[in-house]
Amino acid sequence: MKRARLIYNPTAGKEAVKRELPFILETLEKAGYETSAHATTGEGDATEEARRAVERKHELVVVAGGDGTINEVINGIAEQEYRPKLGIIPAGTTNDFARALHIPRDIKKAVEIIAADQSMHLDIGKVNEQYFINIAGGGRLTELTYDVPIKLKTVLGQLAYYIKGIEMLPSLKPSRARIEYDGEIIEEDIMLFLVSNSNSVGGFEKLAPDAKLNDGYFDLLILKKVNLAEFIHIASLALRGAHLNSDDVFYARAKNIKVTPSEKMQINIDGEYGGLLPGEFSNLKQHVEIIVPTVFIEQQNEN
Ligand SMILES: Nc1ncnc2c1ncn2[C@@H]1O[C@H](COP(=O)(O)OP(=O)(O)OP(=O)(O)O)[C@@H](O)[C@H]1O
Repeated sequence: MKRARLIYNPTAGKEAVKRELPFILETLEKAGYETSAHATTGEGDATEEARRAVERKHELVVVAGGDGTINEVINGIAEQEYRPKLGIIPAGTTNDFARALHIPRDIKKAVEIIAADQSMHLDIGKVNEQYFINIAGGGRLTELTYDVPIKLKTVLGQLAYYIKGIEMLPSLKPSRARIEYDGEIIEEDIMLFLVSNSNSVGGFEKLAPDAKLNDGYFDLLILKKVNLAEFIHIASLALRGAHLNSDDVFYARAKNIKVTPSEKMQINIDGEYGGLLPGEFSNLKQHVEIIVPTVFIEQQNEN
């Protein structure tokens, strides 16, 4: 009999997974899986638990939580030869990855999609020794995501990032960086660079409008040195996906990207601190098999 392992973060979002646990387990059982569950206990636990599921050769790992928990599970399986299929139940504060896959926020609907079992092999990113699903980047601007206090984040969700971002704007400084991408080189004073895997990032759903999740390419976005007024203008363009035509934005599609800053610069991986640059970003094409809704499959095949 096929075995499914549910890995859920009991603290994610508004703790909704706990309430729906009986429904989730029952639906997976009905879909033909012998199902067991593990509640994560803290940072890194989802990675450990995903590794255990790999060792036990579970056919399916269902992750219920936010982007942080999904990222941890991906980090547990990415390096392994045997990689179980993944199902995703979005239950966090930020669910950018699930949004990019058109997986509904409603837990019951998300589980039914998993039971329907249509999957695709999707790309993930790797930088140095860590894996990411949505985005990695650097520059002072990206460092604001972990300056947001957890309490504020829980109460305000995405809005917390914007409030913090606006507070920080006057102190933004450019940094010099050398960026090599698929054999090309750009050296610039930059405000930030982003290496995007999915097209749904921090509420900006049109940031990388052409990003596809199974083509083996990242979208590389670089915001060059700008003043405050120019920055606000570009941010407003980005909200409607009109920023790529701006002279202050550099955009390219690339499989491999190497970033070497002239001064200290942190790496941000899926919204969390991920060590210091230099960094080599590589796209692992169709590396994980993920259960997705029909609408996502149609969309990927269309473009
Ligand atoms: N039992 C636990 N208690 C406290 N923290 C936990 C627990 N289990 C996991 N965590 C941590 O919570 C982090 C964030 O969780 P997750 O991404 O699932 O949801 P979230 O905090 O609601 O939303 P976000 O998507 O904004 O991160 C995880 O990366 C993990 O380190």
